[in-house]
Amino acid sequence: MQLDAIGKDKLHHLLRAMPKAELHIHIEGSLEPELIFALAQRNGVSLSYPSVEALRAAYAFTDLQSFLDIYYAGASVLLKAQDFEDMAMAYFRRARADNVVHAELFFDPQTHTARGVSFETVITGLTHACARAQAELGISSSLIMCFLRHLSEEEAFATLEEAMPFRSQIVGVGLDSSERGHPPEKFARVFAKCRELGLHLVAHAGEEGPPAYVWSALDVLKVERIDHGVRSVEDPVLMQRLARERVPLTVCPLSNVKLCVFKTMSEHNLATLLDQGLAATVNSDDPAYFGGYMNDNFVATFDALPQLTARHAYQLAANSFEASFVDAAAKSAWKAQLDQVFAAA
Ligand code: HPA
Ligand SMILES: [Zn+2]
Repeated sequence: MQLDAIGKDKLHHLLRAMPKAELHIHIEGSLEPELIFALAQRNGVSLSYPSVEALRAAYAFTDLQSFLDIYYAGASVLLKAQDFEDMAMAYFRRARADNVVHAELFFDPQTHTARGVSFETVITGLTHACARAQAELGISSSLIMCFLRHLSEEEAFATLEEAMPFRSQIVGVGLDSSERGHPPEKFARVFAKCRELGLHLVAHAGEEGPPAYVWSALDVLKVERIDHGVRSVEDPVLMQRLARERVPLTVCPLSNVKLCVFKTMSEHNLATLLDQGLAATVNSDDPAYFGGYMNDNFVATFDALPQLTARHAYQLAANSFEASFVDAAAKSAWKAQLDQVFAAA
């Protein structure tokens, strides 16, 4: 099959229909304004926005921090296990519609424990949703606990301690929140401890922060995947290493444009990353805030970057399975499904 010659309509069909894994989704970032208002009412939480429309109108971000301020405020309506379950089920239904067959969900326990919501409440709700996603929607999933990098390493250690009774419910740990001024090496010891515990390791790096943060995420934290990593293109030696070692990058195109990492989608470097041999994937990051779920990200990126063809679409889906934290049998089953969809095109 000549994948580079496939026309636009068929390409759109393939982008939507192909099975894919989502590896970079903050579950708190899937909280749609309508659900924020419904949960606020259910829980008697008062919001500083008068309506769904007013809240949505505030989603005009200038950088990562301007987004995080609103994102943490939105999460304040989550109080009970049922709230976390409802939030995650709403995400899984959207993911199913986009032919996501596997999702690895980030969650931010410190955003909730700081408000007096217990770790157990958070993990109970999310774990229930993951079980229901498999039973009701056929989506497999796992949970990655993120440490907030604007807080101290000591606080990260305390969070890890709280997580220990639920170790079996967590596949790995990540690092998110305000990147600039909070380099990966700030968390060297807590990541070393997580590594000893057999947890998978990932970290946000090179979203707003410099390539040096990608180097230290790899060499100091010893992460297996880089979340975002788009600023790696500024460092050719780093690019060679990422390509040689096939380090997965979980790229989030709509997020990058909304947070002004790129001025427009046509300036996005996804095609460069792929063409230089990096194991890039496409993900939604915080879909309720950035204007779209998985397929919206794929379609917006391919529409803006004409050099991306069906060959890249196939590569992105294959990369998402290869980069996931599942066993080889699951990876090859999804890869076979992917091959089927492309063979039928
Ligand atoms: O894109 C992000 N970057 C850093 N922290 C985050 N927390 C939610 N989304 C993000
Ligand atoms: Zn993110």
